[in-house]
Amino acid sequence: MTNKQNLQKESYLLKVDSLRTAFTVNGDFHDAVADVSFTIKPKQVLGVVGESGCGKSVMALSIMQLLPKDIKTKMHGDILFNDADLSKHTDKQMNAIRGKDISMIFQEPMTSLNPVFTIGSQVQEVLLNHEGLTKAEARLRSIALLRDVGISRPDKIIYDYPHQLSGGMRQRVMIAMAIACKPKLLIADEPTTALDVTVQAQILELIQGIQEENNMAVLMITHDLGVVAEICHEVIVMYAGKIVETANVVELFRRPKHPYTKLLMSAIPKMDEEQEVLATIEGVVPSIDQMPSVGCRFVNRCPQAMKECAEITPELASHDNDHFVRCLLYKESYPKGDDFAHVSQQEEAPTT
Ligand SMILES: Nc1ncnc2c1ncn2[C@@H]1O[C@H](COP(=O)(O)OP(=O)(O)OP(=O)(O)O)[C@@H](O)[C@H]1O
Repeated sequence: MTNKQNLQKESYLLKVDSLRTAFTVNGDFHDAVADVSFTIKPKQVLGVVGESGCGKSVMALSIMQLLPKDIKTKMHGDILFNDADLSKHTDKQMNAIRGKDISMIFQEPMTSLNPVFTIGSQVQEVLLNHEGLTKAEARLRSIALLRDVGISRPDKIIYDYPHQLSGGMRQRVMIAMAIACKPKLLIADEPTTALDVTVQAQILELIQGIQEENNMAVLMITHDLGVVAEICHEVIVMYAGKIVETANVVELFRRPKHPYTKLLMSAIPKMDEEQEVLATIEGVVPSIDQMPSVGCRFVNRCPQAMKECAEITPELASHDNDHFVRCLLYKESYPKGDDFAHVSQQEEAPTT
């Protein structure tokens, strides 16, 4: 391998380039993910944030090559993991990678756990499939793994079935299975959403601890910017299948640019304010067959929308070092976003 190839390989672990994933609705293909590009470096925690229906899960399933088989799908773009293009891999090649080099955990652990097998046999199966251990070794390792993820009495729990455990414990088991082979990348799709608040915090802390200990990269999918602030290094904000803003976490929180990001931030509950009702963003994400074909996809909900926003499709453009935003407020030919205060003052959405 040449020096240049070596350098390129070291600079990212996963490189998603121009990913487009479409599903058929009433016989026609419609994009659920449109032209998404990003990289994850080794050990990096990349947050993907956006409301329900923005394409976060479809993007993750595209990376894992786990798109539903019962519906016609189309996928374009490159998904380079360690320089191999996953989009060109066969099922057999992907089976060797999933659970070993890339693992995924879901919001609902029962989607991964099989109700008819014991916890022990399911954790052991991952180790038997990928690590070539004997059954006795796999049993011991699975007990150690369950202990590592904070399950007490793991030597007893291995004989339990998933339904006998609480939601938080099932999530811990799923994390144990996901990290069993020390993957380089963990994709976590809303791993705490279904849990109550105290358990959410524990599971986040667990993922963060494992990430640091194992030097693992994490793609953290969430609709919760609080989660992003807690554990992510870089952030992608998605809206209606597209990346609308991306920056490192400090920059994004200090200087959010896209009106959608600003509204998401205004919906974060503040510790020092009594909020009886959580702020929500008015309106809904358009369904994939209702996306406007030109213009900004956020136009109908945007408090700063201009006439041009329905006519010109904005590009994802760079502003201030590695801060990218897809919004005409920041287009060269328009006044810079920060100079647009007169528009934002007149039309800014309520922030509570
Ligand atoms: N199997 C499918 N067939 C048709 N459309 C689909 C399918 N799966 C997802 N979609 C559509 O793709 C879009 C993106 O969905 P996706 O699940 O990726 O959103 P999300 O941001 O992950 O939301 P959530 O947080 O609710 O999972 C949505 O409009 C959704 O309805």
